Amino acid sequence: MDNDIVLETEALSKHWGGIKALSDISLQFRDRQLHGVVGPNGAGKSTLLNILCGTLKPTSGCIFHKGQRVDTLKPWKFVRRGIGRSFQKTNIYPEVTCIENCAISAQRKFGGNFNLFASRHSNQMVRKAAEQALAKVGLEGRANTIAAEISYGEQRQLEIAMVLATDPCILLLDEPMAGMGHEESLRIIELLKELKKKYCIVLVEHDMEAIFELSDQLTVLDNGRHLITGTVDKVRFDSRVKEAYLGGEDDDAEEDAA
Ligand SMILES: Nc1ncnc2c1ncn2[C@@H]1O[C@H](COP(=O)(O)OP(=O)(O)OP(=O)(O)O)[C@@H](O)[C@H]1O
Repeated sequence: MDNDIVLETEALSKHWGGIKALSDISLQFRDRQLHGVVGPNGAGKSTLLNILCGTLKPTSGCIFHKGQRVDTLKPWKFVRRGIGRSFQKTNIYPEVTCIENCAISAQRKFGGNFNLFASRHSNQMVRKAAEQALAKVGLEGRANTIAAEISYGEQRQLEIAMVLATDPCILLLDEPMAGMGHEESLRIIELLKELKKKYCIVLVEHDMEAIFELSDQLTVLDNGRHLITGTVDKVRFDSRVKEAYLGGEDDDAEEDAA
């Protein structure tokens, strides 16, 4: 077995009635690699992430984490196994501080009683994980700032910190650069370059410049189907990929120009 493979899907499908959000998707995600997932709107990218983190059950097919089948497990067991996920829309708790946001996340991994705020400061593990997560994304200076008061870009960084606070080995990131300005995107790109040295990252992102720069492997989905997986150079010049994105417009334009 290839020991670098930490997460694997086998013939994964998700159907809602007649809608085939995913059909027969078999992918392998490797440790310390960033695996980009792209595709036109409705291609099935978010559905894939939702299944990989256990919040959505596949209609058929399997997921293996480090060789063990996990798709039948409850979502919280995915978190316990180190499979962490961020969301397309900012998912922070705006009314509490940044460190408290991370502590709430860490609690999901390290457990504890349900009286979260009373137990927070006495829970060394949670506190340490929260501090370390904030430091990893460069927000340690914002620990005691209310989350609603930091910039939008910082809120997206905080969201990544909240995933890191669960002590993951796999990061599933859904459009972490959505809605960001150029400078803010660059900050996230640099952050992800650092993080991929330590984690397996599955990144869904519409910012193609970012995805090309970051991806070790790149998968293109189209209409729920797997189109291609390979290096950025292999994928970006593939004619099927151009077709999926441009629907043949490129060829027409070339013909018009001729
Ligand atoms: N809960 C649901 N019930 C029914 N259909 C759904 C549901 N969630 C997603 N779909 C459909 O499944 C397909 C894939 O959706 P998904 O959100 O995974 O695509 P996506 O690639 O993430 O799109 P986008 O880039 O626009 O976010 C779409 O046709 C969508 O309408």
